[in-house]
Amino acid sequence: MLRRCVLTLESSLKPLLSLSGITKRFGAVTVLSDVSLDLHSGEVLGLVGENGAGKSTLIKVLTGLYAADEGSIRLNGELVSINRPADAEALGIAVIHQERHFAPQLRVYEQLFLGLPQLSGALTNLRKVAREASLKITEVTGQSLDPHALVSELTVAQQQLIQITRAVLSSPKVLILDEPTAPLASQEVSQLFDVVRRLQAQGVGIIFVSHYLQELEEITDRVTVLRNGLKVADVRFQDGATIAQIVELMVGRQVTEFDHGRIPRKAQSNSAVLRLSGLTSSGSLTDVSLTVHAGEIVGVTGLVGSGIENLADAVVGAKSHTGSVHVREHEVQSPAEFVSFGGGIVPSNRRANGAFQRSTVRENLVVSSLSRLGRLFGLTNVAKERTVSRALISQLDVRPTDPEYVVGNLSGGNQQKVVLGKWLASEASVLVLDQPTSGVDVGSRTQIYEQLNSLVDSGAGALVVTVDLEELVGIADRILVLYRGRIVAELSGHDVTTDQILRLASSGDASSNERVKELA
Ligand SMILES: Nc1ncnc2c1ncn2[C@@H]1O[C@H](COP(=O)(O)OP(=O)(O)OP(=O)(O)O)[C@@H](O)[C@H]1O
Repeated sequence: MLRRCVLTLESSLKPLLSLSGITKRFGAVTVLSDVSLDLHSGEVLGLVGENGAGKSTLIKVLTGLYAADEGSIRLNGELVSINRPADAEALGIAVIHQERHFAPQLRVYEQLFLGLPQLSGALTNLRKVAREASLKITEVTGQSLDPHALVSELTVAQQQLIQITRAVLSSPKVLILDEPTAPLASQEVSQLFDVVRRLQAQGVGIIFVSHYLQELEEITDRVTVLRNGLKVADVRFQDGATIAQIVELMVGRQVTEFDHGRIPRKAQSNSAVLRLSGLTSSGSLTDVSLTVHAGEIVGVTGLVGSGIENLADAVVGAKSHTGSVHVREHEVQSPAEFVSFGGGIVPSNRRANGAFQRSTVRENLVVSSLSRLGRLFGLTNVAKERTVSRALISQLDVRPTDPEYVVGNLSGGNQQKVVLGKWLASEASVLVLDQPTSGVDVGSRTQIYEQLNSLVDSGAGALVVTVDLEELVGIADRILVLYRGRIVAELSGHDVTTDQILRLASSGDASSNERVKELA
């Protein structure tokens, strides 16, 4: 009630930030068209839209990475011009991007104060600086971090605390969080929300971009919906808006989230396409054994820190381990072998590992099936590649639909669809997917699940590693839970709940009917 009263009062005041008539074109393509929005001091504004709707572009305009072709920006009523990131910073507009830029060899205090006066000067007292870093992080986030820890050894959630503290050092008026919760497990999301509420109480205006609409219902005061570069609505959950309405506004049609359901499998078989035996990777995985059969989706989850971050890499041979991994009858030692024996990899960090950013959508889609498509001895069959690419673009609803579009210019969610499409085209016999729908919108998620289901129904197997419990319950035939590096539970059947998985992931305490049945 108090929150609503405060907001009503604020709404009657002058907005902190006003975007008016923002239009942005890339060549002939209009990506943002006449978009206007207001943000008030102490308000959390959700920004939603399908993949490619224009959210990141709008943020890049606001933070000086792109120049708008038309429109204006006002801060506290004053017209401002933001031509480069330094302009945005000087005006008090801070952003935390989806991709984190960390130097892994740095310690927490170095990362926090990098380039700032605290660290300059030959006589810098590093113990004092480290203490100051620790105090700052606690003051801003309410949480504590060892200032001497290496950034590379922190969880994503802890790295985010450094980013937020760093952003707050400049006393921002506006803080933009671009999909901050995508890599977080549920208890870390609650911690992040505590930080957001602290900043909100201090009067910071916050723009929160997310595909997770339940989370927006919890944290936002208002939600702005973009569709195809147009602002289509401004709604409030407090005024009765529902998630279903927002989804409909986003996609222009009705979508039931996870409406793929858990369909009965057509072709589950006893033939193993992937077998892990005693997989052990120092400090993260201990004696992990599991089998994926043709025609089934096996899901694995665990809290961040349970070893889940390293599982997919260890399986495909990208992380050193003992124990063995077999794709059908072949033992795998490296990602190249994994692929050559019929495996496909959808990595979690698609920008770094999944897609060739400078190549076209067509080139990315066909790269794993070149010989099948007749590209031999360097000779290409572009016409055939285009036909295959067009079919995949349509199946996965990749936008824009041009096969010759450069992948680096696609929105994040559309890049993810291309990475998945590449393996659909290759007719892989087993897929390992790490956080496959991170950053993917509701409608597209359904399409990805449908494609995965049809690949599996046609005889492939899939190992899906995810911290998204709804996703797991929705798509996996069997669910394995990691706790402190070990698989502690196996669940299957229609009555598995996300609460049950969370209990197992946080306690490791499985009842007799939840214990692992299969020992590979
Ligand atoms: N530099 C660029 N050159 C050409 N087109 C671009 C460029 N940057 C973005 N686009 C296009 O602009 C559109 C909007 O992309 P944007 O990244 O803003 O979407 P988004 O709403 O953030 O999507 P997502 O949820 O997938 O991150 C997309 O069609 C994208 O392909």
